[in-house]
Amino acid sequence: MLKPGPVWAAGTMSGTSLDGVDAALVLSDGEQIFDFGRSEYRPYSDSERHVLHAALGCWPDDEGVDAAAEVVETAHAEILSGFSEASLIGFHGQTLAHDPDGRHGLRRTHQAGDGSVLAEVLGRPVVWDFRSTDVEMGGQGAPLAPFFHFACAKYAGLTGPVVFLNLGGVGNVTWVDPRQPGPEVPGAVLAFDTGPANAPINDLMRMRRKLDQDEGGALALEGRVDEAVLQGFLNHPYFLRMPPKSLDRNDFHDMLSRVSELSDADAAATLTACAAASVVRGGEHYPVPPEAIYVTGGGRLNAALMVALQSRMNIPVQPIEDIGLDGDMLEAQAFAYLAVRVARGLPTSGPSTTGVGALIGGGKISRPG
Ligand SMILES: Nc1ncnc2c1ncn2[C@@H]1O[C@H](COP(=O)(O)OP(=O)(O)OP(=O)(O)O)[C@@H](O)[C@H]1O
Ligand SMILES: CC(=O)N[C@H]1[C@@H]2OC[C@@H](O2)[C@@H](O)[C@@H]1O[C@H](C)C(=O)O
Repeated sequence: MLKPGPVWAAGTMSGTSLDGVDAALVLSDGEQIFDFGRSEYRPYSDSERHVLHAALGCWPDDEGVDAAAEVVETAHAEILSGFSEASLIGFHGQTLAHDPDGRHGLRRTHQAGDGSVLAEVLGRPVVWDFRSTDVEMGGQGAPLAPFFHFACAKYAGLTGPVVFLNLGGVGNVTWVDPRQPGPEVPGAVLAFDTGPANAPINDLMRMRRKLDQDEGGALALEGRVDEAVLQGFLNHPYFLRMPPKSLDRNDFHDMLSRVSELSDADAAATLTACAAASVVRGGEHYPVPPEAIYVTGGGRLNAALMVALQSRMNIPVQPIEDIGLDGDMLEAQAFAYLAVRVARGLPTSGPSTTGVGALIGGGKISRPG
């Protein structure tokens, strides 16, 4: 068992954009955040990314999964070997497939990478497979960052309800009331995935311009939003579902065909408006209006997306740096914090975050032999 008091844990995230691995240190006792430490980013090479892309949608027994797991384990072993000050590792792995509602068969979620292999290589305990138990118990298995977002709101000294918005490949929000004593208390957090965020914009840029992303949102800023496409997108049944709810990267696979008739700039503007509008639609579910929205993830660097959000909302939409947090590393930090919670036997999700029936602690702990 973990010694009492705060410990330094290193968390990692390999997100749905498949760009690379983030790793970051957090000093925590699993409840409070005492400090944030250094962080690092290790990009995937083109060939590694190709292997991961090819394995998207795969389940553990499918062909191609072993190669993807090896890429994930190798990249994580490399980046984590530099974090010798961490006594505990929180290893998220790479989500390849996520079907918590069993729409394609079994209800399940799949993060590639074996934490027991990393525990051996690193010689330290590794907490991993954070999402499976939640799904097995009837939850969505995502988002899992909300309990960490609650601790962040306390760390930042916030005093009223706010929203943390992560704009990664997929968007997700956590509505947080930091006046509550802890994240497990009813009314402290409400979380769900909002819709596609950067993934369709990236896919468009790759297909039409051979670029990885719409840098700064420059192309979208040149274009005009096609209102008919936007309205059609908002008719998707996902937006009628009550939270908790979560998405697979491929759930909105038809986004590019929706904009196929538009110019590059209009298509970028329209996909950007779709991402922003889906976040706004999500606002219907907040128990109490938030005082501000703090944006984390790569999408906060897309000016077109930030402008589209602010123009649709009457509360401040600010990058999370404005409250002293690191928008590039928040997800990696989340899995460091959650690793400490798992090691201490504290819950990592509950009815208001993943929809699981009761508070549960997910995650396996693998120790070096
Ligand atoms: N300077 C920038 N201009 C425009 N977009 C950017 C910029 N920097 C990052 N992005 C967008 O953010 C994405 C990366 O975001 P992030 O790292 O938060 O995603 P992720 O963690 O992989 O995804 P998820 O949170 O869904 O798992 C990039 O793929 C790109 O679309
Ligand atoms: C299944 C899965 O990996 N989901 C990710 C993904 O990326 C963003 C969004 O979709 C969120 O639900 C989740 O990640 C964050 C870190 C979470 O669990 O809170």
